[in-house]
Amino acid sequence: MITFINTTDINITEKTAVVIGKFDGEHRGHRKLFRTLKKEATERGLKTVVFSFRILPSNIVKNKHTTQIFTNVERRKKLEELGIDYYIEYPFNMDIARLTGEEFLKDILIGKLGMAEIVAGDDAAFGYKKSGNIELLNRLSKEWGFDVKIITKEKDDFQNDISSTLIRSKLDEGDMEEANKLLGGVYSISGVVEEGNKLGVKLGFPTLNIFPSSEKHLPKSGVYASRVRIGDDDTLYLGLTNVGSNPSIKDDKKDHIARVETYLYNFDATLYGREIEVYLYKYIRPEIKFESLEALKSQISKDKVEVLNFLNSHAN
Ligand SMILES: Cc1cc2nc3c(=O)[nH]c(=O)nc-3n(C[C@H](O)[C@H](O)[C@H](O)COP(=O)(O)O)c2cc1C
Ligand SMILES: Nc1ncnc2c1ncn2[C@@H]1O[C@H](COP(=O)(O)OP(=O)(O)OP(=O)(O)O)[C@@H](O)[C@H]1O
Repeated sequence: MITFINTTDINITEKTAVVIGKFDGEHRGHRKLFRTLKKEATERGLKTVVFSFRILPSNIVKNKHTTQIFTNVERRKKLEELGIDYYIEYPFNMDIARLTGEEFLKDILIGKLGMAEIVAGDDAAFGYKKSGNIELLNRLSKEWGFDVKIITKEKDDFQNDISSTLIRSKLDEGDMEEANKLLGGVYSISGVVEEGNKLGVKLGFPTLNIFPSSEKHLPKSGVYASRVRIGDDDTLYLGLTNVGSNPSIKDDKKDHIARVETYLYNFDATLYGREIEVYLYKYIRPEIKFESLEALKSQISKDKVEVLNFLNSHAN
């Protein structure tokens, strides 16, 4: 996969089939779109392009602070596995936001990406104030000579369109089963293992701490059944994960910073500096401010049994 990250300096000379969007979460709907993209490209001898933005456009246009289900780094890794030819993470600012749908098509998609076909969901909207839509695509396709392929959107069991927004709301509720169902995969958080307060060992529950970047959309704080990948290894270790800020412990250095810490069953090794990926399967309970370390320890012992039972009865 050839990538263009945060640059407008792009000149693809081959003819391409293109999809555009933020593709946050790479959910089942996005993957339906990618399958169509690859099929169309193969049939017509085109290269595939996923055109995305560096940040969520609505954060600039609507001044929002929406965080991402998967960070850009996490998303790139997932796209690598799908066999896309070109991946673009275009910069986004008000100048780009002001391009009309027509300008965006002409200057960027056709001008820079060599677009011969666009594949989109049936609600396609792009350019200033969503001036680009299916009607415009159909009109200009005849004039400018590109093809348009529109697909119906993938729905959930209640006939709602699957969307990044819907999945974020499931994460906020701690509904991992539904979030994972909509994703068509398991939500995960990756990061490098860092030192904590070293209190975990004293408690009898040594943990792997990661401190996700502020762009990451974390689920509801609390305790989760998890599995953990270490580096690129295929093995998944069983885990008990707390997402939150450890309100029972006073930590002057990293107070109030969201952290993800995981106790691994049957694993004993120091992993500081190693990259891990923590997959979350089920929310067990909220994070609690305990009055004593003994009370915290006793609760984690109960969590340990409950989570192990769950993991043993639920496959990956
Ligand atoms: C399964 C699990 C559940 C936890 N639940 C809570 C909790 O409810 N409230 C809390 O303040 N801390 C909770 N913690 C965080 C502990 O306070 C933390 O593991 C301990 O302070 C060790 O931190 P350290 O790795 O920085 O040494 C939990 C940790 C784990 C592994
Ligand atoms: N459920 C879906 N089924 C098929 N295609 C989809 C689905 N959701 C989005 N798409 C398509 O994927 C492309 C990128 O969509 P984008 O990531 O911007 O939307 P989204 O997942 O609906 O996110 P948001 O909740 O932010 O609107 C668009 O062409 C869109 O039509």
